[in-house]
Amino acid sequence: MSSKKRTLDTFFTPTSTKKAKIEESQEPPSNHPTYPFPVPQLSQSILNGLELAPEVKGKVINDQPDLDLLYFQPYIPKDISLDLFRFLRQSLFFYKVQYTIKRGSVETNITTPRYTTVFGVDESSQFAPDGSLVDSATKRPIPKDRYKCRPRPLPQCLEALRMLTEASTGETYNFCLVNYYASGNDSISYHSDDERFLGANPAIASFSLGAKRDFLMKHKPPSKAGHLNTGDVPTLQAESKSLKLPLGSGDMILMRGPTQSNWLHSIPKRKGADAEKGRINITFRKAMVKAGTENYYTYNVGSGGVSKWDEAKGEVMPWK
Ligand SMILES: O=C(O)CCC(=O)C(=O)O
Ligand SMILES: [Fe+2]
Repeated sequence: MSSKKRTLDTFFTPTSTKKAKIEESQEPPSNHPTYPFPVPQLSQSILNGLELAPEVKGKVINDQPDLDLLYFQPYIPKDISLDLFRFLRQSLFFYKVQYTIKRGSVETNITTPRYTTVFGVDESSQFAPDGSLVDSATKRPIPKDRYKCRPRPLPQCLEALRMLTEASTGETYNFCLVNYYASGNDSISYHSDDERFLGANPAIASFSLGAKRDFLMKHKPPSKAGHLNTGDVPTLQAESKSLKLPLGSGDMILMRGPTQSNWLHSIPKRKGADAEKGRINITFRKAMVKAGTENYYTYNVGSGGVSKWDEAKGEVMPWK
């Protein structure tokens, strides 16, 4: 320990780690007519760091009924994952999506309790090298009214991660959804990603960057029909224990096989240690049909304004 007296100054002068500038790439940013602003490319140091990924072999978790997970703890080396977290928070455009749900005759307004953004298009279309959308089968430009939304290609920074993920999971993905949890107050409630447009037994790769958050999983309640058939036999739900995975920065969890059709997952609100810090979640998925594209843009971009990280304020703010 140095005997040098700690003055008030040393407390208030930002340390180099705290305000370290995010290294910039020399390469031109990714841009597209559907982007509100261009997205910088990953710096060479992050790209170099990603070459070390996956840091460990994934651990299979399939010791419960209908569960098949591959858990990389971590996938991205911790220090690189924090650089990537700061880079993405600073570089991407985010949305606070509002929508209404109807239960019977009652309409409820919902504000998504986190920021979201999405890139990609389903298997029926693809982006040509010039950024335009073409039909996957004919390679001809798609009719202008094929989609109600305006699909966006993945920027280079997410494309690099998608390619790594494909190589280490043996699956292919055409969508990238991003969640930004600004604090422990942001959350996602219990759900499963078993939409029809993903096809049967979808593989979903899910990355955590930044603050540590618990990922909870529980088996879906057995269907009524199943209940009648099994009589007094204990239900699956009773047999399966719920899971709590403490996702740290750089971790990746692949959910596959029967997982989505039988299990629910959530990120509950949290208090304490990491509750003031932000977290980014990135999921890679594969949507088979047009309905998937429209659903993902409706619920992750919506029709409201764009928001962007404001470094001076230290929060995501409406962008104009
Ligand atoms: O943030 C997470 O880890 C989970 C996100 C999630 O389940 C989803 O976007 O469907
Ligand atoms: Fe999910």
